[in-house]
This record gives sequence, C-alpha cells and structure tokens, in this order.
Amino acid sequence: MASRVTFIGAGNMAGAIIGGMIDNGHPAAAITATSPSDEILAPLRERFGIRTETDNAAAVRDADIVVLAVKPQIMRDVCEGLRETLQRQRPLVISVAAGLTAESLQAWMGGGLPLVRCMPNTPSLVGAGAAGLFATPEVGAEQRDQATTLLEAVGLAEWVEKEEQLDAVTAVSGSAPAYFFLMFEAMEEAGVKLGLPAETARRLAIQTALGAARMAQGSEFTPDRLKRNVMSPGGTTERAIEHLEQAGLRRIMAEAMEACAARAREMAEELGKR
Ligand SMILES: NC(=O)C1=CN([C@@H]2O[C@H](COP(=O)(O)OP(=O)(O)OC[C@H]3O[C@@H](n4cnc5c(N)ncnc54)[C@H](O)[C@@H]3O)[C@@H](O)[C@H]2O)C=CC1
Ligand SMILES: O=C(O)[C@@H]1CCC=N1
Repeated sequence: MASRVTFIGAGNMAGAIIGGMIDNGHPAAAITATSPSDEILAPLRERFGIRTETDNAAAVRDADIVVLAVKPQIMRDVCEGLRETLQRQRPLVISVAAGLTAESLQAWMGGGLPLVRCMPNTPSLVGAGAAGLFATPEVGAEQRDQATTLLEAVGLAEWVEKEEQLDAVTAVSGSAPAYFFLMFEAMEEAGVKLGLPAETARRLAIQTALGAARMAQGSEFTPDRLKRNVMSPGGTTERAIEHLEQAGLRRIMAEAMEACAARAREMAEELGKR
C-alpha cells in the first residue's frame, strides 16, 4: 500500500513534489496538503484530486510521512502546534526548509522523532528534481528507504553524511533552478539584441539547456570535454567561452553559491532553537 503522505504547507515546493508524485502514480487519496487558506488548497484539490485540510494536526493523525513545507520563518510555530500529535503518531518527518537544523526542529517538535532533513528543488514538478537528504540517528533503515522512495519518485535523491552539507546542496541544486532561469532571461535578452524575436530566442535557449543537460547526464565525457567538442579552434564558441572565462563566470558562480550557503547558515542562526 502507498505511504500516506501529509504536506504541511501547500506552496511552490509542496505543489512541485505533489505534482511529481501524482505523475509517478502515487494515489491522490494517499496525499494530503494543508494551509490555513482554502484559497491556496482549492487549486491543488482540483488539479491533483488530493485531500486537503486547514487543520495541520488533523492532517497528521493518519500520516505515515509528514513533509514540513512551510516557510522557515513560521516553522517553529507550526512544529510546536504539531508537537502533541507528532509525539503520539510518530510518523517519519521530512523537513524541506532551508537552513533550519535538525536540533531546532527536534526541539520544537518535542524531540526524538525520526527526522529527515531534505533540500529538494522545484523541477520535482516535472519528475526532474534533485534533492539532498540527511537522516538523524532516529531514522531507521525502513524509514530511510521510505524517504528515498518519496524523493526518487520526483527525481534524483542523494544522501549526505553531514548535516552541514545540506547548505552546499542548497547552493548546488535547491536554489539553482533560479540560476538557470536567470540565464534563460539573459540569453533571451541577448538573442533579441542580436535580432531574434523574443519567443524564438527563449525557445532556442531553453531547448539548448535541455539538450546540454541530457547530453551531460550519465555521459562518459566530462563537461569540459563536452564543451571542447563544441569549440572549433578559431571558431565562434571559442570566442564566447573566452569572453565568459575572462569576465569571471567561475568566480561569479562561486561567490553566488557561497552567498547562498552562507544565507542558509545565517537563517539557522536567526531562526534556530530558542
Ligand atoms: N521554493 C523552492 O524552490 C524551495 C523551497 N524550499 C523550502 O520549502 C519551504 C516552503 O517554500 P515555498 O513552497 O517556496 O513557500 P510558499 O510560500 O510557496 O509555501 C508555503 C505554504 O505554507 C502555507 N502556510 C502558511 N502558514 C501555514 C501554517 N501555519 N500551516 C500550514 N501551512 C501554512 C502557505 O499557505 C503556503 O501554501 C521553505 O521552507 C523553503 O525553504 C526548499 C527547496 C526549494
Ligand atoms: O530561496 C529559498 O530560501 C528556498 C530554499 C531553496 C530554494 N528556495
């Protein structure tokens, strides 16, 4: 029988995982999402046929897995509100919140719960998510498999050994869809300047990213080798790549990703256990 999964919070991230689960055949009747606002829940009910609930505790009562998918800033209130029910029910809890440490989450939930911290991303919606997972000592082998099954249903799931590695995962994949969307915007704008209609430039840029990702995924060649295969000596690509390297693309990426991971650490400090 499929696990009964309750999402506390029904926003972008929960919606993306739910959409991916439904596409992958998880029964809609075994998925519940909560939000204080039925206006948020109605479209999810209509689109996916899942169960919805405005009362968090009621939605947790029959859950095998509870996914905490609210903004980090309200996580403490939400966890404290669920403490009694979670301690009684003892489901596997998966937090997708950036930053918030297992120590804080456990303290707010009353402690000792099987807790997985997960950093997913929104391409989960189309089955192409990339998630990092970290298990606390309370998580048994079967629950680890449950978390793997849930996240693999919507993409790639990679376990990390140390909790702090999740901040790096946030920089590499959690936040990273936005880097590529920014790149699409920039390529479209530049394509328009070069004389293409915006829609044509956008379609070509997106299809090229898809093609490059599919070629690189599982390839026997490194990205560097694949890049060199496009660069004819003295040709056009060489000129573009030289420009990107000289303009400091690698440094810019490193700095942006360090800022991302630093913000996750900062959020853990700001919002952490009190
Ligand atoms: N958006 C993204 O790409 C990613 C987000 N995350 C994490 O996912 C979490 C949620 O982020 P988003 O989905 O982007 O936010 P969002 O703002 O889209 O969704 C939050 C949801 O929580 C609901 N909510 C508010 N108060 C609530 C309460 N008391 N009880 C239950 N539900 C409540 C809201 O109605 C909303 O549906 C965050 O902790 C974030 O760090 C993690 C990875 C990627
Ligand atoms: O921007 C954020 O804080 C969340 C976490 C990773 C992606 N979105």
